[in-house]
Amino acid sequence: MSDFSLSDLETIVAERAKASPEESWTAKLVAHGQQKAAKKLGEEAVETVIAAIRNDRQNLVDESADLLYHLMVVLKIADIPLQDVLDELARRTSQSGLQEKANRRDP
Ligand SMILES: N=c1c2ncn([C@@H]3O[C@H](COP(=O)(O)OP(=O)(O)OP(=O)(O)O)[C@@H](O)[C@H]3O)c2ncn1[C@@H]1O[C@H](COP(=O)(O)O)[C@@H](O)[C@H]1O
Repeated sequence: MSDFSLSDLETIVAERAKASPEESWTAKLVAHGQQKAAKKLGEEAVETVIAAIRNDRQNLVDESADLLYHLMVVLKIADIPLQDVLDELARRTSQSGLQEKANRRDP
């Protein structure tokens, strides 16, 4: 088992975003802009859903990796640090998901 973390992936994405689009998929996505990157994220999300429904364990691992990678690229383009997402998750640990849903004020 590796000790690779999402934080390591964030560092790699930030570094590769500066490379030439001819030599890096990350740089290519960043050069195309948020619309293309978000579209790829959506495709990977759908592929992850399909793998989950099919109960295809290996494919679910592979598609989840694609999904997390493309999420990191979308966050990079939006200039949102991973820590902001982790802070939001940490904030949510103070109550259960069901509690949060019940307390939600719909517009
Ligand atoms: N984790 C990933 C990662 N996961 C998926 N992908 C790429 O995401 C792309 C999307 O896969 P698809 O099959 O959907 O692509 P496609 O069909 O060719 O896409 P289209 O051109 O049709 O839109 C593929 O080119 C994958 O190689 C990734 N590319 C990069 N990384 C990480 O980023 C690092 C830097 O990569 P480069 O930026 O390419 O140097 C790598 O060392 C990895 O750590």
